[in-house]
Amino acid sequence: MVHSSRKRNFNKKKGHEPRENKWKDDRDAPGNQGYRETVKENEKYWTYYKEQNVFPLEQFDEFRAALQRDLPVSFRFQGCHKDREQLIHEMENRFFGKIMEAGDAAVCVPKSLPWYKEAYQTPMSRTAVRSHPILAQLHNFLVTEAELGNLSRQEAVSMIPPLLLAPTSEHYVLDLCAAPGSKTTQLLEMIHENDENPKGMVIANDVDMKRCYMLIHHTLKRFRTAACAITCEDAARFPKIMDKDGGVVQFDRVLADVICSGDGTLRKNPEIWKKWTPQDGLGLHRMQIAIARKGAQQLKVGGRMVYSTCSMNPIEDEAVVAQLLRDSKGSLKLVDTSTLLPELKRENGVNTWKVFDRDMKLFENLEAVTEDKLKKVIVRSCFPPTEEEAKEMNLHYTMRVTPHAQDTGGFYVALIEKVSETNFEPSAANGPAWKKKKMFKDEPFTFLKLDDERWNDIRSHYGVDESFAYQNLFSRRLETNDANSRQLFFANDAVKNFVKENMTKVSIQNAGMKMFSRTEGKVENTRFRLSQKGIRYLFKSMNKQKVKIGADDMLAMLKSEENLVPLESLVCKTDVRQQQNGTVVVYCDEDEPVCTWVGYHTIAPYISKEERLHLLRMMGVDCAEIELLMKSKRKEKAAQDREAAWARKEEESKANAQTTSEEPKEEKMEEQEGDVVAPN
Ligand SMILES: C[S@@+](CC[C@H](N)C(=O)[O-])C[C@H]1O[C@@H](n2cnc3c(N)ncnc32)[C@H](O)[C@@H]1O
Repeated sequence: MVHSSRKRNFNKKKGHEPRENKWKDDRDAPGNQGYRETVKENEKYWTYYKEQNVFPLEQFDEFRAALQRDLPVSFRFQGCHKDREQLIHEMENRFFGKIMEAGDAAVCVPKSLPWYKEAYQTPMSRTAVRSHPILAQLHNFLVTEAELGNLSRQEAVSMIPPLLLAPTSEHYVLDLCAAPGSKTTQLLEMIHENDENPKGMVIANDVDMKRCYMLIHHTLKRFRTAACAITCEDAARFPKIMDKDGGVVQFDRVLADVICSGDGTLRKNPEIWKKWTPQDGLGLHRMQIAIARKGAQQLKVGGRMVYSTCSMNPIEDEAVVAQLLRDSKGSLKLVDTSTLLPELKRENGVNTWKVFDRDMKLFENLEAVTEDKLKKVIVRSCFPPTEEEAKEMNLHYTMRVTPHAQDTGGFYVALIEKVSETNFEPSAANGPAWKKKKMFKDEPFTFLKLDDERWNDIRSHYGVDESFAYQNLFSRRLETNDANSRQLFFANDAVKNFVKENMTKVSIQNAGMKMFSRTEGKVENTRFRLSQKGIRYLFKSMNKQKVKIGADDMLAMLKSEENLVPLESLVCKTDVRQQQNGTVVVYCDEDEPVCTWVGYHTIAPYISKEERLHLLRMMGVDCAEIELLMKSKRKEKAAQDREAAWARKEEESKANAQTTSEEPKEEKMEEQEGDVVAPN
């Protein structure tokens, strides 16, 4: 019997992927010892997949064995990062040779994915990292670069949908079920790939408010962009988006990476072994159709949508796509994916499948479903199309990735093109409405007006010329007390228009990025300090408060253990002193400007430790010692966070115990289902 090493299920919701891009959370790492063991068997699951014919039956043993093995770790260097090649080079040069020399089977060199060369896969486990110093160094390197958003940990198969959508910098993209956001980040990278300031945008939506916060804090914190907004809506009822001329905005690309049973994620979510039944897929089928229909409606003619799930179950996959095509009456067609990503091993989608209930009772057709309760979940669209329909639909154009083909999770993807306007009839398919919890009222967005006093202050201090769109700066305050706002954010035109025209009817949680924060100190001459994130958008329009410095000065500043570096010790002191105190941007290379804070006698880089480390790496400095120091600090912090999380949990359970019996039962259940972040 095969077991997995897991301690507890941190209250994961069905169909939710766990937090991604998290190198620090090693709990997920394969080989992690000391946790309660999971039995990796489920007879219903095996029988179900033997019957479905979604891969050749002679591969069944391989399929089963792959699912029972731990999933390798995979990570991806960010597509748009100009340092990408250099980072890959550094990783390969610094670590790969030494890992090979170690010659231990457990110490494996990460291999680039044959179908995505910037992404790597490795069976690196926590135990291996602990016992091999060179792996520990590689791990440190990956942690800091992930922290900065220069690479992200993401399951290999989850990288497929954005690759098939291939958005460009002009595209408007809607990601309907976006949290925790690994695909959102990938989409954002792609629209920034050839343009630092893309005209397009990504609207990332999730119905679950807590998961929207994850999206904001774990994803956008790492990716600096003015081209993204986050909304909290039921995707099946996503409102029409209006443009500034009163027209309806339609999207070039839509991603419907819907909620699913997650039965392709068994290798990383072992709790599924115990509870999986065919009912999991049946229960979500109608909701999945409703989300796919809404996605298709939001698409412009000629636009493309990906429908994807991390389930291999045809009821959640082909059956949903078939119903969408049926409902569209020819306005949607499948794009043949068999020639895309040629190195990716996949199975073609199928035209037939079998419908089982929770107890593995087989139903040949809808008429065989007699029980009232069952009639609600086993609906007509669960059954395969007729032969005639199948000929029109081309379900074989869709793809299913099986775990044993390339040592990944299981996944399904359909690429759909809108060929003419959809005119869906109202349908019973629209699963139940998501019960929205009462949350805080969304904060308003107030954009700066001409002659805003704050802008005059910023413009004269930084010498900003007319190339900068100051009208795209905004605060999250009501207009009446906007003048007191502490922070100013920046959005590109697309996001600005989306926010302005739709903020009263769409629940917009976040837009653009923070650019200025107000300060109350004594040394500065403007109240607004520029953030490192903001430089990308402001640098070229700035004519004051920026100084070109030599590499020695830059190195001295970045390497200094003290945050405040005496100006006297730097060659650039005269040039820096000619600037006003406060934010001064220094640069050796125009592409890597660094925000600093200049006082009367000192200068301090105003960037994170990880950012410093990254810049040093890019300047060719060996950072092994600094990495080690940061690692021990991270460990200390992780221990503190863990304690705080447990204390919070205890408080919560005390509070729950005190909840009165008058509280509606459903509400309580929703609370319990909330995403509890696993303490590190
Ligand atoms: C499979 S996960 C999405 C993973 C995500 N695309 C990524 O790559 O990180 C499904 C997400 O759908 C969300 N969800 C579930 N029902 C939804 C609905 N009706 N509308 C919008 N989002 C929904 C869940 O909260 C969950 O975050």
